[in-house]
Formats: sequence, C-alpha cells, structure tokens
Amino acid sequence: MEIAAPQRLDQAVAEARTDAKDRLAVALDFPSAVSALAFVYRLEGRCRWFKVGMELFYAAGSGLIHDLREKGFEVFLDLKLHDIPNTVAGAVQSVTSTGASLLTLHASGGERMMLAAVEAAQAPGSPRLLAVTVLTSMDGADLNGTGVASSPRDQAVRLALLAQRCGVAGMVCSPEEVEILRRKLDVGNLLVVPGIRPVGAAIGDQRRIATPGSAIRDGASMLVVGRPITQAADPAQAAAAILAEIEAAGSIS
Ligand SMILES: O=c1ccn([C@@H]2O[C@H](COP(=O)(O)O)[C@@H](O)[C@H]2O)c(=O)[nH]1
Repeated sequence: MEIAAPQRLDQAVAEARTDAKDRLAVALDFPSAVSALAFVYRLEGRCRWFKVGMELFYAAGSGLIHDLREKGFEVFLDLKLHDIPNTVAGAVQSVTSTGASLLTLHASGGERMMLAAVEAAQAPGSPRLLAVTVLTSMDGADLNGTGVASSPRDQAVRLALLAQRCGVAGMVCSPEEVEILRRKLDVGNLLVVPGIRPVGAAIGDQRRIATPGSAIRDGASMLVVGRPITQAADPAQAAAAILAEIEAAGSIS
C-alpha cells in the first residue's frame, strides 16, 4: 500500500494558537456522563479540551461527545485503537460523526493498521490521528516483559518514526521522550504528553513523568492531565495553576 501524505495539524493548533488553554487536555476519567459533566461544570470554564477515554466512552457513548461539543469544548477521544487494519479503519469511520477532534490508536498495531486508519481519516470531519508510542505507565522492565528488548525511549522513537511514515498527525509519548522526538521527527508533528505531575502530586500508576513546565519546555504540544486536576480539592484552582505553568514555560512547540 502506498504511504499516505502526512496529516498535518492545523497551523492553528500547532503554531498560531499560543493560548495555554489549547495545550491542556483534561482527562475525564469518570464512570458516567453525569459525573463527567458535573466535573466540567466545576472547572468554571477554565479548560477548553477534554479527553474522553475508554471508561467514559464505554459508559456514555458518543452522546457525551455531542454534549461537550454543544457546550463549545474540543474533544480528544482516547480509544487507543489496536486491531486488524479493516477493523481499525471501520472504527475511525464510526468516530467521524461524533465531532471528536483527536483520536488515538496504538502505533504498535503496525504500519498496515496505521495506514488503514490514515486512509479512513481522509473523510471530511474526521478526527486527527495520534499514535500512542509506549504507555507512560510502563517502565523498562514492563516493556521488556512484553518481549520488546529496547528501552522505552528507543521503542518510542522507533514507533513515532513509523507513525510519521504512515502519515499520522501526531504522537502520544511520555515527558521523557518529548525532547528526542522533537529532534528526530519532522516539524509539525503534534506531541501529546500524559504522565504529567505537578510538584507534590501523587504519581499513582504512572512511571515516566515530569512537571507541566518541564514537558512544555522539552517541546510538548499538548499536555494530558487527569487525576492531578480531577482529584484535587479545588479542580478549578489546580487547572489554573497548570495553565499558568504552561504559560510560563513559554513558546509553542
Ligand atoms: O501513554 C499514555 C496514554 C494515555 N494516557 C491517558 O492519559 C490520562 C492520564 O491520567 P492521569 O490521571 O493524569 O495519570 C489517562 O486518561 C490515561 O488513559 C496515559 O496516561 N498514558
């Protein structure tokens, strides 16, 4: 199959929109639409992007995405697709009508799977695709336990380069790989970075982490933050502090 032309992020996202609000996606890891929307309300309009992952999407379906879009928010659908090419292409088509702006798939699904997804995402209204490299919850031993002998860093670079060749618009990586991916990848790739922990925040199940400021300085386009905001005593204040740290960390990547 022919290698697709690279999907490129809107310059609006990659360059012109220097607003810190476009560099933070809050992970709505909640069990229902009611609890997720109640939480969004508690943020008092401070955040623009919300990430809907498997927990919430399986519970609430695409209606929740429509609700968020109607309220003027941008939706990042984090389904981490990983299946045979035909099935993944079908899933991308199904997501197109939801209004989600971003959609994840696992780069480890391989070249043919990513090419099929990219081809499916050519339809008008499709989300931009992001390839997950190595999950931020995995350390070297976890990765080696899956049969991959490389370090998380080497494997993330390998998978990101493969995703770029397939024409995927951006990559999800840990803060530990942002800097090297910025150097190795073409200009214009979106680097979306979870594993973000402000100073003093509980690490939980994450393993490859950094503060918001550090990840932005290393070249992250957008940070994904869940529990440091959703579990905070004052989520609006926690989000405001992270936005201020993003702003202070400087220029857009
Ligand atoms: O490698 C990855 C890919 C996705 N995620 C998702 O990001 C958030 C992080 O939540 P926290 O509560 O800030 O840890 C979560 O929804 C994950 O599914 C990731 O963490 N790492």
